[in-house]
Amino acid sequence: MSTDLKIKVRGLSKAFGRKVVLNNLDLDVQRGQSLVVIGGSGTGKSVLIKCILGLLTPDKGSIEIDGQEMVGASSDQREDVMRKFGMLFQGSALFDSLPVWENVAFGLIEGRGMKRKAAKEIAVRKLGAVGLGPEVGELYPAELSGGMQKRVSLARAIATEPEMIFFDEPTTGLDPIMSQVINELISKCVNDLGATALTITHDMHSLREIGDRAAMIFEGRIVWAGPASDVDHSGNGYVDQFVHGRAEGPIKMPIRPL
Ligand SMILES: Nc1ncnc2c1ncn2[C@@H]1O[C@H](COP(=O)(O)OP(=O)(O)OP(=O)(O)O)[C@@H](O)[C@H]1O
Repeated sequence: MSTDLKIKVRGLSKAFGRKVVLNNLDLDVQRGQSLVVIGGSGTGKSVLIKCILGLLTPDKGSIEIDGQEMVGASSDQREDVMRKFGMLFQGSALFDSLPVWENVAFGLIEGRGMKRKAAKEIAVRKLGAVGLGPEVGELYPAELSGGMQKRVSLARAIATEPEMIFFDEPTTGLDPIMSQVINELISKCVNDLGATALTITHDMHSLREIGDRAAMIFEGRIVWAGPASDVDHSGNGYVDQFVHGRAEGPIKMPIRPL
């Protein structure tokens, strides 16, 4: 039985034309844990998350969420599962035409059919939880800094109090202080909600701050998985090279001489 597993991925493969991105990938996400997936640019981290979210259809393999097979599931079954999810997209992905509070309340109004007034109250509370006052709720996304947009996106991700939250490069493009604010907020939100979290990042500091477990993806597979606290002494050549940012090692960059 896999009841302690929130997500169980087996033999997942995905290619675009002749380009193989995921190659027989296995991944476990334990219920209530925060798993951070690291890996170089273009190694398939976003494709993995998109397959789990059902935004991309894998060529092969199985994705179980709460023991339920998602590959080939009906759209009704999929929608039921999606309701359990919150998502912080890379680049925040806020709706420019909606004020901030409505961005945060979107899943409550559109997904849950909540009345606007009640949804706004929750949105303002969630904005408060990420350190933004009610006046920010009346602004439009274009009026916010990048760090504020990330916080709004985080408030939106937690607004429906999801069982599972996905974070796609939550600190990319932020200064070190704002990155730390976001990392702390992610840990707090995940802990307060008792949620399961799956984060993809290049940010080693973020990994150490928010991860219970870590997994490294390379050439379409998970090449190492273990406690996040082990990444600095994993004994794995790929992880070691990545963590220390070395140009030399088993990961070769396809760069030609000048
Ligand atoms: N819809 C698509 N059509 C064709 N190729 C795609 C598509 N989506 C992703 N790819 C390719 O799959 C590979 C993996 O992309 P992905 O976005 O998952 O990388 P990543 O690990 O998230 O990278 P980064 O850290 O740079 O965001 C890339 O080579 C990309 O060009």
